[in-house]
Amino acid sequence: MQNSKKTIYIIGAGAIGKALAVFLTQAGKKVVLLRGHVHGITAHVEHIEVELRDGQTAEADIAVSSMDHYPHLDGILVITTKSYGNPQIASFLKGKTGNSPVVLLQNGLNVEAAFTSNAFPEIYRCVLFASSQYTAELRLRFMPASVSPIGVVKGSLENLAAIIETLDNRQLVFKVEETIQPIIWTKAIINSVFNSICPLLETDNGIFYRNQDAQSIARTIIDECIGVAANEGILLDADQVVKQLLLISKTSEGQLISTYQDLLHKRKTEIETLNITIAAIADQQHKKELTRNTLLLGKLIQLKSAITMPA
Ligand SMILES: NC(=O)C1=CN([C@@H]2O[C@H](COP(=O)(O)OP(=O)(O)OC[C@H]3O[C@@H](n4cnc5c(N)ncnc54)[C@H](OP(=O)(O)O)[C@@H]3O)[C@@H](O)[C@H]2O)C=CC1
Ligand SMILES: CC(C)(CO)C(=O)C(=O)O
Repeated sequence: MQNSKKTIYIIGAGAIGKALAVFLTQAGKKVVLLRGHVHGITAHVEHIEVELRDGQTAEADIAVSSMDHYPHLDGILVITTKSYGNPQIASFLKGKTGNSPVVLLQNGLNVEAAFTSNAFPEIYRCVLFASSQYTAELRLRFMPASVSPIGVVKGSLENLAAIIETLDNRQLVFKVEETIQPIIWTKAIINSVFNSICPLLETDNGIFYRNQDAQSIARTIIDECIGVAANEGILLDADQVVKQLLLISKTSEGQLISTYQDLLHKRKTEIETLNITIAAIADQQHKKELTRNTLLLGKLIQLKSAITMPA
């Protein structure tokens, strides 16, 4: 089947999954939105609206269902769930997806592990440079910062180019990235800053762009984390990482980082794949002292989460 005719199964009906479903439907693609952690729902249509930066609204009717309705999924699988759901999703989908490629649109380090260890034939990793937030149950506000690169975890650049053509839309723009690991690390470091500091200060993403003191704490975390990345053979420039952080801060001013949204809604956060994982990697490198502040911020988020979550 030609890639452009393939069904795109978006798994995870959250802020990113719903916005992408609208953009792809508007671009004329065949889209099914599948719930990430809910099974047995009645297939139905939802009218979803997305507020865009220019004051326009993108909207579409989206077919919503759950994975258990599909004994076989043949198409492109785009995973937009929270990454801690990956082990359950990978084991549920194992053996049901044939040669369908899996594209992960998630934050964090090593989030693809559940799919690689379950031998999915093609796995691609997207680093999202966009922000999406609910403003009502079926309404979102979407703000792109820049193009979102996708790289190969397992597969080929040729197949990736065809996948990106299928995912082509005007709002959430993707590009092929030959060397994705430095970008995955850069974004994980940026998220380790945003996803800890913003919820602790109970403020929006614009804080680093607005406030010099917040920016200087961000720099401390970035310096720590790029030391860990360097020990893994990933060489990053701290000034460049700060520049990207400030661009995201400016372009998503007013938006709340996903971890802050999770805490407000008493949901589990993804901090384990950010500060906590980077600190664990430093520990494996016998360089625990490198991530003292990064780990402390991660632990404060874990504590805030434990205090706010219902027992
Ligand atoms: N929102 C944003 O601005 C950005 C988000 N990201 C990343 O994109 C990914 C999706 O984020 P976002 O859409 O904001 O998240 P949301 O919390 O809005 O939605 C995530 C979806 O994950 C699913 N989910 C939650 N818990 C589990 C679980 N235990 N098992 C399986 N699935 C689960 C749910 O799917 P369902 O309801 O269908 O069951 C939920 O709707 C995350 O990795 C996030 O870090 C990256 C950049 C920006
Ligand atoms: C930093 C940001 C806004 C960039 O996409 C993000 O990753 C998030 O909201 O989770």
